[in-house]
Amino acid sequence: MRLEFEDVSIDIGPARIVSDVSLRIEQGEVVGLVGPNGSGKSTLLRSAYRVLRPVGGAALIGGESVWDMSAREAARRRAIVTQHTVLDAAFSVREIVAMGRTPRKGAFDRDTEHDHEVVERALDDVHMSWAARRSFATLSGGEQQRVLIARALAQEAGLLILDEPTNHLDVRAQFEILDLLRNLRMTTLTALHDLDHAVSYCDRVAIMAEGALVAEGVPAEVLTPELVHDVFGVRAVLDTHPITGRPRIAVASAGAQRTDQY
Ligand SMILES: Nc1ncnc2c1ncn2[C@@H]1O[C@H](COP(=O)(O)OP(=O)(O)OP(=O)(O)O)[C@@H](O)[C@H]1O
Repeated sequence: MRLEFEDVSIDIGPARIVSDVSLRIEQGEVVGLVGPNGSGKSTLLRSAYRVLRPVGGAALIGGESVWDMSAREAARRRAIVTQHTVLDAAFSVREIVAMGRTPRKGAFDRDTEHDHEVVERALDDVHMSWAARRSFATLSGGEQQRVLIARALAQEAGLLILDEPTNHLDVRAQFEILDLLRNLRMTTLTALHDLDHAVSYCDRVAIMAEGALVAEGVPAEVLTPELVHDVFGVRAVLDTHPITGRPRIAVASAGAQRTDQY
């Protein structure tokens, strides 16, 4: 399921928060959305969630504007994992994942065998089957994040949109989430703060600054030291990761120099 932002502009109150952003995420691509705090990443994503209506342009999923389809149809086409998901602590992990089936069912439909299969498969995909009966509230932050991704997978939507999925996770949990996202091979747009995650896990990266898209392309080609300095105000060096052999980016403060003393 393809996602396109066509000349999207978004105002909040009197302020223009996103200006004329055009970006296309092709079927099966994993695209990272990066940019400094307040650059408009979440706001742009909200236009694809069908939460914020652009004042200009449109977010299209499968070639159709999300505002020209029902909320239910939008939920069939794209699944969302946001930063601040508030869930009733009383629900079990399996119940939370089963909520992902809602857009596919009528109000009074009972769960089918297929629903059960999809939920179990989603739990298995994120390696959380062992916790199916646990209360969601008792899980660690990383485990909760995996369950929220499982809920998104249970929607069987063709497109996954995530806002900072590695936030608050320890280093191992971060890699588990990123490996999972890569291995799903779904059309994926994810806001990321860690430039190294964008470089090593994304097919393409889109860089926002002050509400505008300033660059997009293959991460190791686009995230040049000059661009990273201009957009983020830090020094950057791209090289090869000594363990994975993939590109990596090392960053330091703008004034940083090599020194043997600290
Ligand atoms: N409801 C709102 N009312 C007023 N201003 C808002 C609102 N939502 C967002 N903004 C402003 O819009 C700008 C962009 O915010 P947004 O959350 O999209 O940035 P971001 O790139 O996702 O930032 P971060 O990396 O900090 O999550 C910020 O200056 C923010 O203060």
